[in-house]
Amino acid sequence: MANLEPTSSALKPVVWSIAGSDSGGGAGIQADLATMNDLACHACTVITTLTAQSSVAVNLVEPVSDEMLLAQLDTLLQDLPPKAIKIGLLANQRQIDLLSRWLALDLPDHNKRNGTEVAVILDPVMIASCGDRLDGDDTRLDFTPFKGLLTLITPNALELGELVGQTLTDMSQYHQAAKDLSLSLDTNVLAKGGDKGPAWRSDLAQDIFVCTRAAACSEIHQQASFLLSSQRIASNNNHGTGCTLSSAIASVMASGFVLHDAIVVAKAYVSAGIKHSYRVGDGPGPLARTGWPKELSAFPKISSLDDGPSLPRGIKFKAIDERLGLYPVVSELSLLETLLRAGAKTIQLRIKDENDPHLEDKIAQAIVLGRDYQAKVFINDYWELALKHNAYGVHLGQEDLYDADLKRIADAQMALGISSHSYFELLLASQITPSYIALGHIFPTTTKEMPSAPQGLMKLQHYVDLFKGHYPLVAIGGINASRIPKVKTTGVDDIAVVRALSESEQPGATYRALSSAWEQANVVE
Ligand SMILES: Cc1ncc(COP(=O)(O)OP(=O)(O)O)c(N)n1
Ligand SMILES: Cc1ncsc1CCOP(=O)(O)O
Ligand SMILES: [Mg+2]
Repeated sequence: MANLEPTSSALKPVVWSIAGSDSGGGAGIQADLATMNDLACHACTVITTLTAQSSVAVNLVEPVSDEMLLAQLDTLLQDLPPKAIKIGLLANQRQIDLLSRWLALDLPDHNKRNGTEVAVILDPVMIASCGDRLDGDDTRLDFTPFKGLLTLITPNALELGELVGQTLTDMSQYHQAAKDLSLSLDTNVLAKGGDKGPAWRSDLAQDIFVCTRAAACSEIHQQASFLLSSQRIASNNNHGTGCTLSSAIASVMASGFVLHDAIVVAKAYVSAGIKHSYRVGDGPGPLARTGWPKELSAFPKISSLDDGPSLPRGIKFKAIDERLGLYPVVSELSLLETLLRAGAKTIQLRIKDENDPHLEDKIAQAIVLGRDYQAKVFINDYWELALKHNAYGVHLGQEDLYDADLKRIADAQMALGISSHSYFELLLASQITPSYIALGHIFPTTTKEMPSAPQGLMKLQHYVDLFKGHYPLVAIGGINASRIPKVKTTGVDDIAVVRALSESEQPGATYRALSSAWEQANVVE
């Protein structure tokens, strides 16, 4: 065989759709292929079932043979192993048993040999949008063989009711059922509310996300339930909505994003798809394919469904009316003063030793120095001391937000910067309307142990595309002189650095050099 050079398309993440064919082209395998390709993945298909289907009826459902199902799985695994798998229609119990056994034995064996991990998203399809059943009429399918094998299951209200054997009439029952399902299948659950129509909220399409465990994600956003609310779009064109959502989640995870991000991006993708949907037959039409979502208004609002403190909305923090510039984050007062003397106009005091006997003194002095040099001094973590000494601003991490009195900070006219490590955290941060949002860590760092993986420039670019102009955006983590040009091309407003200055023998001179490199680098390379 010819030794082919890799092409750029060879770098596309491979995503599989294990699902049924919809001859009408709006749902199933056809919707999945369109979605995965639209989201810059390479789609492979494992067809479980043929359906003779249009936008108004399902006239015949014919499962493929066991041999054909397994042959497709094994053939693909040899040459086109997946980064993520979406599972849709399984026509009978036999298919569930075969596939779950394959997921339990063959896939892990492959993953172990190749050092890979595969996200598996199950959309438990039971009924087509025209109302006809797809999974056989007699006995209900038992999905328990998938216990422990899934990353996420995405039932709609009707499917969730069937899976837990209850009729679900209100949100609290719905949440409880999602938690029960999560426990019984040992997986994360996205319980979709769109098919409830306006019964719950006429203006919103609301889903419940029960997270039990997610890789590379901060602890506070695990073992938690969230309500994800999007504007309900008045349209009957909902054919293939669930297929599109689950295949979008698989595609976004295959592209390296954490589960929480895949869910919010996929939800925005579906909203845009419904907004631009079209009609072809007499029944509900299919969704449009509108590419990677870049409109902030398409993304859901996130709120917590757990007891305990929640994040306030609608308070406004001081708006920063000029660029932050190169933003040093320092732990020593002497370095802070050196950098102010070198011209830093924004700087942060970040002392991680809370038992430092001179903590309050240092904070007070940093704030006075800021005033002397007419610079914006942010205090990391210690919001009460920052308030007491009237600092320009406070920087808080996502977990810090729940302990801080954000209203007092806003009332004191102080600026607030918030850390973020994902789309999900960016959305949470933006709901608080802070003065700036930090995006990190972009490159590997030794300054701090991080639960998340380095974001890299591709993700930074996506975040900037979505949030630029809404908030000042600051990239942080592993940024040094050699990385400045690439970071600048993303269009991020400014950068924050720790070691690039703290490890320099001449931090004042290094500050000036880095600052002018940042100002002079081109946004477009
Ligand atoms: C500008 C900037 N970005 C991010 C951080 C990190 O803040 P946080 O997540 O609270 O972590 P700690 O710094 O407290 O360890 C920051 N300090 N500054
Ligand atoms: C505090 C913090 N938050 C995200 S990355 C980071 C440390 C960045 O340090 P460095 O610039 O030395 O990589
Ligand atoms: Mg902090």
